[in-house]
Amino acid sequence: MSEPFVDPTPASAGPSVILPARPEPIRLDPGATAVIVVDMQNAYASKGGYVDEAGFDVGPAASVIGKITEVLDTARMAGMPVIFLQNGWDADYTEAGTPLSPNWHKSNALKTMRKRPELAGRFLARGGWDYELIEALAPKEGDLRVHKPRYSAFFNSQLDSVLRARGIRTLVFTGIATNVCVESTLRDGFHLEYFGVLLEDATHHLGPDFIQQATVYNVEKFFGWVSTVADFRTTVSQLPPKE
Ligand SMILES: NC(=O)N/C=C\C(=O)O
Repeated sequence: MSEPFVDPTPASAGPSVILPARPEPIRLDPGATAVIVVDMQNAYASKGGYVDEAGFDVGPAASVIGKITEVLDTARMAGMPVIFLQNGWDADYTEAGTPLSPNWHKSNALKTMRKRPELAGRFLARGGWDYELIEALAPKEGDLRVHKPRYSAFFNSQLDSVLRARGIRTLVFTGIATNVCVESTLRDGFHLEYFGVLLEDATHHLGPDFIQQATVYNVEKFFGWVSTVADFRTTVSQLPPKE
């Protein structure tokens, strides 16, 4: 028999809501839930950024910007922390690794810059335009930013400490790319005992459309819960606004 809903924080007595989700609803406690915005940087969502220059279609990324804005406005009203992840490396690319790192070989940003030396130093370097969050999703007061040098935000970053220091148990995922940094972080969160919720229409993939469906399937079946922006907004806006 399936549970009526999953409860990540059974001991908490404060106001909470039950988010409709697949494979079952999940209780969201605003004090123990954070919204994670994955890599909404010029690199991944703007023309002339890394993904565009590397030959991926960046156009559809725009479709999730408005959806993410809705999620963030709703979360902030309810007092849920918003955490922006930013992918990249230092300006000298020391953090990107060496030929002894798989990242050096697999990163399409590094590969594109090696292939086209006129682009050297342009992609995902802290301090540069490509690394910056897109203007439409500029962080607001109280939001947090976490730098990450690999696809999973749980490696070589402050994310786990930032979450544990705030008692966060549930992570609501938005951003790009569903099948790379979103899925990597949600999976590693699962192994660290975080409850991951994917808002399927607030994430966008890199690659053919079936890959979005593959991640949604993986999350629903194995790693977490899948919900939508409309369900998040309708449910979370029932919480009392934060003073
Ligand atoms: N943010 C991401 O999912 N990034 C995917 C690929 C890359 O950073 O090269």
